[in-house]
Formats: sequence, structure tokens, C-alpha cells
Amino acid sequence: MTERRRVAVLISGRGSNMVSLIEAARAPDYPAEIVLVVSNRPDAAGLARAEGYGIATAVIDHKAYGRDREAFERALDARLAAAGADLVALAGFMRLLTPWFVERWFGRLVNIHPALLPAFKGLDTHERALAEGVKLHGATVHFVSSEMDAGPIIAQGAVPVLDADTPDSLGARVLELEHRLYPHALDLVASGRARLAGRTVSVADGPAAPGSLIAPAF
Ligand SMILES: Nc1nc2c(c(=O)[nH]1)N[C@@H](CN(C=O)c1ccc(C(=O)N[C@@H](CCC(=O)O)C(=O)O)cc1)CN2
Ligand SMILES: NCC(=O)N[C@@H]1O[C@H](COP(=O)([O-])[O-])[C@@H](O)[C@H]1O
Repeated sequence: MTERRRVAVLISGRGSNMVSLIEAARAPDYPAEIVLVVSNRPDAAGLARAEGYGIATAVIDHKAYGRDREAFERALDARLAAAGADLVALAGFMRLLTPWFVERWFGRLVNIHPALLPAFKGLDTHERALAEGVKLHGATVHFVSSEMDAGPIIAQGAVPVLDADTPDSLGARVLELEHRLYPHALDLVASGRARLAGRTVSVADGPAAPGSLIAPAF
């Protein structure tokens, strides 16, 4: 097997998607290894979870840089370089990245968003999905572009929205899906099967969203 890609995961909180990536990368044939977890928040619960797996962690507190976003990102970039990371996965990382960082890592920087982009960009996606009365909702893994939640889509998964759903019950169903979607999408990128083609992504040998990620047909 070719060299496994060295992945750094960036978090701001709980880190459940980070754990799904760490667990997936424990498989000997998985094309990536998680070499570092970085948080912009010292109190992120995900840090202790990563340490529990023996993964190196770092805190780069954005508050220490005031309004100087680029200074924060230069410190982040230096820590990624020190770990020899060549792929970065955002997992509940709640900082808008500037064009400087995005251009430096473009095509090697991915994010998971709890909605079927381009629908419901931004925050509170489950509340908004229920308010709109959509019947299918889900999650998207995309390459990160300077424009928020607008980068080329790598893989998506869908779940049904039930009449009795609340934002919490729908959010829980989407999160369970995320934990299967993100390891799949990172596999596509790290193995080279997902290829950027301008504003879109082509996926070699097989669908980007295997049946298991699509809500059961009625
Ligand atoms: N240039 C980009 N940066 C980021 C993207 C992206 O697509 N392009 N994705 C996000 C993740 N994200 C939604 O998926 C997101 C992150 C942060 C925010 C936000 O409003 N952040 C505020 C601060 C909030 C806080 O610290 O709690 C901010 O940065 O001022 C919205 C959506 C990751 N970055
Ligand atoms: N806009 C980005 C965003 O909303 N990301 C979402 O934050 C949660 C992080 O959970 P986690 O810390 O348990 O992985 C996930 O649901 C992820 O999709």
C-alpha cells in the first residue's frame, strides 16, 4: 500500500467526528493516519479523547491573537508543518479561515457540514431544515474554500426527516450519519479516488455516496 497520508484534525469542541476518523484510521488498510489534533479552544472535550488514543494534541487559542486571524493561522500552520501533516480535516472547528490559509491548503483541507449543501449553509441547520419542512436532510464533506460552506463537494449522505422530529432528534440522526460519512470521504481523498475538477469533485471506481449513506427508499 502506498504511503498513508498524514492527517491533522482541527476541533473546537466535543470531537465525536474526530473519534470516528481516529477509529477508521486504526484499520491497517486505511489510506490515512491521524498524526495530530489541534483545538482553538483549551476547554475542548475532544482533546482528552484524542490523548486517550495516544494521538498528539495542541491548543492554539484564537483568543491569544485578538483580531489578528492571520497570526493565529500562521501559528496553526507552523504546528501542522511540525507534525508533517499533509491533509487537514475540520471536525466541528468553528473558526472562519482566511484566504491566506485556505489557498495554502486548498485541495488538502476538508470539512464536514451538517446539511445537504448547498442547502442550509452556516449554523442551526437542523432548526432551519425543520422550519422549511424538507423531507430529506443530511451531511456533506467538502473541500474548504474561502467562501463559507461553498467548497467542492466530496461526499454526502441523507436521512429522512420525520414528522415528530425536533432539532435534537434530527441532529442525532445526522450525527450518526456523519460518523460513517466522514471516514468514507477522507478515504476517498487520502486514496486519491476523489479528484478535484474545477468547482466539482469526480470520484473514481464507485459512487461517492454508497447506498449505506442514502436514507432508505420509501
Ligand atoms: N474559509 C472557510 N472557513 C471555514 C469553513 C469554510 O467553508 N470556509 N467551514 C467552517 C466550518 N463552519 C461551518 O461548517 C463554520 C465555522 C465557523 C463559523 C463562525 O461563525 N465562526 C465565528 C466564531 C464562532 C466561534 O468562535 O464560536 C468566526 O470565525 O468569527 C461558522 C461556520 C470552518 N471554517
Ligand atoms: N458549521 C460547522 C458545523 O456545524 N459542524 C458540525 O459541528 C458538529 C461537531 O460535532 P463534534 O465536535 O462531535 O464532531 C458536527 O455536527 C459538525 O457537522
